[in-house]
Amino acid sequence: MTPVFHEHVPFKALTIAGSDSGGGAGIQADLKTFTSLETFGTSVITSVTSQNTVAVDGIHAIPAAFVAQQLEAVLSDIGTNAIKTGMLCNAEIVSAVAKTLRKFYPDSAKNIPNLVVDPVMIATSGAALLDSDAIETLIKEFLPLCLILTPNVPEAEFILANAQKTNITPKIDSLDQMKLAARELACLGPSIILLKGGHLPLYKSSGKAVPRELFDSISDLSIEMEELELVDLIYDSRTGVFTELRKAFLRTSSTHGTGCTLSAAIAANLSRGHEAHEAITRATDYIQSAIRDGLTVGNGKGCLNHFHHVVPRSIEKPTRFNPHPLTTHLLQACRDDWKKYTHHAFVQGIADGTLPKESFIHYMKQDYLFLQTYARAHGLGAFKARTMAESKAFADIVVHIADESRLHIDYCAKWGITYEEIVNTPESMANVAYTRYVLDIGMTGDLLELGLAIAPCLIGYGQIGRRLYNDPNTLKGDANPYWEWIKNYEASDYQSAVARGIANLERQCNIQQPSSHRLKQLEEVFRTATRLEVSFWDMALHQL
Ligand SMILES: Cc1ncc(COP(=O)(O)O)c(N)n1
Repeated sequence: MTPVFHEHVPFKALTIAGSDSGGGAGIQADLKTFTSLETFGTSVITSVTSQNTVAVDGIHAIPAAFVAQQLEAVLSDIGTNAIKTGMLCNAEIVSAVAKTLRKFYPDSAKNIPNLVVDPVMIATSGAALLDSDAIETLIKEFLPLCLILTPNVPEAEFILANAQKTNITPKIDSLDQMKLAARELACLGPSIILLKGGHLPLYKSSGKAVPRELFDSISDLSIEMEELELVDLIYDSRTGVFTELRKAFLRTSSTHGTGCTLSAAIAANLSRGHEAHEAITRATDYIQSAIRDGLTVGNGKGCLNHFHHVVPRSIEKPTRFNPHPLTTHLLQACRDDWKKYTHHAFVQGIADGTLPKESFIHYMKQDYLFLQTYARAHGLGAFKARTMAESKAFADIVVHIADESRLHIDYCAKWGITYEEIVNTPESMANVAYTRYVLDIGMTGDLLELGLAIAPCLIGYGQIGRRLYNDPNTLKGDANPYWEWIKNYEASDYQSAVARGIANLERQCNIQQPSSHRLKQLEEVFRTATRLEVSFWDMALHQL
């Protein structure tokens, strides 16, 4: 479509919402979204909040009559192609907006065309944005008008609890319950329900929800990136059809303003002429990128990057929710190659004990040779370090690798491989490629690049060890000839080496604050080393 600003009559979208002085949510997020999606935005302000990324510390409601006056002013002159509502603040405002909308759309027997309602109730930071006695008015007077209702899981639970006039909150803890809830919500009037799944991350393998008490540990890298997803559920009551929009669950704290932005994006897409499903699908894609490229602007929750296609992303500072922003970013950016590496057929053969013994022996010999260069790469790190403490940390790892390689020899002996046999084994080409790549990056790059060339090996083995150790499908104990190998990488000394390695990368990144261009280069190093891990498994499996 032609961008709006080149046309005489632009696509128009109206937001009826509260002002967020912090700029991340409310009217401010809506207008950024409208502009970003090439729509001319108008606004009716229901309330002014004093707010930043940490908290809402004051709410000043606009008199309902003046809210209605703003709405009259916009609709009587400019008009609009779509409307979204956000924070409606209190029952009087809800009624006044409903009444005024009805006046301008007298013919709409049911839904007002292209009206998207985000039932804003509680800010992420915890403040109530809708008076408790307003929910009834919202349900009775407002929901019947709306084309698309966009609650998140807690909002859906709250609306249903109030609609049923019971004090028992129906808990939505699974995709099936989301479907039931969406159907019940549609009975309150909206034609389409978009029930957002951001509060209900699901394990990809089983489809089960992550228990709420585990939410705080979601940023643990041992819960792999690919394992969690969220489902935004569309229920269209006109056809009775459910549509599941699946997305990777992003571990980030940059979620302030997500609901506002999503409903604004849907309205913008509707105003541009997209039908409802297309408008929603495009909006969820837009949100995913805006969250992924989120911005740290204050000390609380990060904000979305509404202009992610214009303003490039930067790596966030570590937060409690995401202590490893660089590592998280890399695993996400390289997720396809990462999966090929950590879920390789060789790894599967280790897990169920079916890996041919010859493949394992070939691997063990090559891995010993690999460790020699791995130690040298850390020696190079000691050389490149700028402080004594850092040099020592690298040198300590060299000693650790040397000790580990002795264990390697003992372990090989159990498989009938002698030391002479190991050191006389020619390096496979996959091994040469991998180790020389690491050394080349180490020689030409800085400490962060060297760290990233080393990282896939360190982090990947840690993830594989933990996953196989805990997976009920892994063949465990004496029944599995490779059980000792699994235990070795699950053991606390290896896992704490992984944690130290990650902390080191994050520290370097925090010092450097890479630009987006530099970040792309760093990603490439991590991705290449990950791909070289894949060829290492290929080499081992097929004894190349
Ligand atoms: C004016 C206004 N409207 C909506 C929200 C909800 O956004 P969030 O849940 O991200 O805090 C907010 N905080 N402020």
